[in-house]
Parts: sequence; structure tokens; C-alpha cells
Amino acid sequence: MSNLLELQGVTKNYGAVRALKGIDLTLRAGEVLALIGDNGAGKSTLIKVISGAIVPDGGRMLFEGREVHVRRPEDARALGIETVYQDLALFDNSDIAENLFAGREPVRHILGVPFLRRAEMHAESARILSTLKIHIRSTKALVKELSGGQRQTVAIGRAVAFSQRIVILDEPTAALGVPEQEKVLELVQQLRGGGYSVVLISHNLEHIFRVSDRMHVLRQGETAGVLSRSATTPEEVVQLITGAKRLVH
Ligand SMILES: Nc1ncnc2c1ncn2[C@@H]1O[C@H](COP(=O)(O)OP(=O)(O)OP(=O)(O)O)[C@@H](O)[C@H]1O
Repeated sequence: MSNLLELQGVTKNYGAVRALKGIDLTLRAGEVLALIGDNGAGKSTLIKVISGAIVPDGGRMLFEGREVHVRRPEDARALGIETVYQDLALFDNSDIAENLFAGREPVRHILGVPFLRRAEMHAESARILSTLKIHIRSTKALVKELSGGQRQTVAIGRAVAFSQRIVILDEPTAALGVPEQEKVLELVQQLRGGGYSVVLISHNLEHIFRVSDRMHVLRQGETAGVLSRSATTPEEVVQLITGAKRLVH
């Protein structure tokens, strides 16, 4: 598999805190890469760099082998990178279709006045949900009426609707009950089947071993190891997370 995204020597400091101390990371086309590490290891900071939410202090980012400068979320979007943060950033009092299209609504101008193309939004939303095998009664349901798992799938649906290449998921199963966790894991597998590359932050090793192809372990702002799922064990991953072992020098 070829490298879709590559980070080289990425650094980020928050004052005296060295959150990223020179990270090299590769994301291949069509893989699920798990980003793993203890609290404070630098996972959120790293995905914020990739998604343009923060600008790193140093290092390079390459997309399909070309250097790119991602300084704002719009820059990441233009490359086809979408991120679902833990807070999901959904609008509770809006319906599913409005959430899927938030900020990118199709409009039609009549005598210079913009009108939302509602029917089109709902039809397209239903198509997106059905492609992702997300079963929700109606795209007119308000987000506040949905379960936690459905909210997560709507947030992922929104990312996928506009991402062409990479979806970044920040602990998508953390706040969910077991049946809903299963649905989200299935969705991650579907994304991979659909040709997306996925970066998955999770603290749940069982989930990680079920859906990821490779694992990038961070520890205190550095890479502790990069592992292929088929060539490692949960025990080894725990040793890397805790610092009992290191595979990168
Ligand atoms: N805005 C900020 N200002 C100052 N320090 C920060 C800020 N954001 C993160 N840090 C620090 O940077 C380091 C890396 O934090 P980061 O949130 O990236 O870790 P994480 O691996 O995502 O942790 P968690 O699993 O707890 O979310 C930590 O020491 C954290 O306290």
C-alpha cells in the first residue's frame, strides 16, 4: 500500500510543554491506523496538526508524496481530510439532514434570494446514511432525539459525506454502550472497505485489535513504536504505552 499521508519530524510546544517531539507518521491508502497512547501522550495534538486545527512548530507534511501546508481546517478539507472530534459538534435542535450539510447547504437563488434546497438535502442525506448502512428512521429526526450511537454515526456520516480520502475519529466508541460500539466499529470497517484511510484514536485495545491494520503508539510526545496488527499482541502494545518497551530509538 502506498503512503497517502506522511508526517516528518513534527514538533509542537505549548509553552514549556513539549507535546510532540519530532513525530514521523505514515498513513497508507485504505488502511485503518490506530493512534494509541496514555493520557497526555500527544494523540489529540497530532490529529489537530493533521486536521489544521493547530499549526505545528516544526516538521513537514506530505500528501501523496507532495509537501502540503495545512494551516487551517479548510486546508485539510481541501485535501479530503475530515475529523470527528469527541464533542461531535452537532446541532441538537437541527435535523439530521441539516447536520450532514451544516455549513455546506445546497442553495438555489430566486431573484437573488438564496433558498435552501431542502428536498435535495434530505434525499442526499438518506443516500449517505444508506450507503453507510446507518439505519435511522428519517433524515427529519432532530439530533437531540437520537441515541449516543446514532449521534456518533451522524457525525461520522457528515465527515464521510465531504471527505474524499481520510477520516479521523477521536475515541468514537468512548461514550457508547456495547451494542452501539459494535455499530461504530462496523462503520469503521465499512469506511476502510469504501477506500477511505482512517486514523482512529482509542483507548480500547480490543477495539483496536479488531479494526486496525497498523498501530502508532505515542508516549510523552514521541513515537514508542509502529506495529502491524498481525505481528503484535495486546501485551506488547501495553508495554509500549507504559514505556516498559520501545521500538523506536
Ligand atoms: N492547549 C494546551 N495548552 C497547554 N498544554 C496543552 C494543550 N493541549 C495539550 N497540552 C499538553 O500537551 C500534552 C499532550 O496532550 P494531548 O491532549 O495531545 O494528549 P492526548 O494523548 O490526546 O491525551 P488524552 O488521551 O488525555 O486526550 C499534554 O501534556 C497536555 O497537557
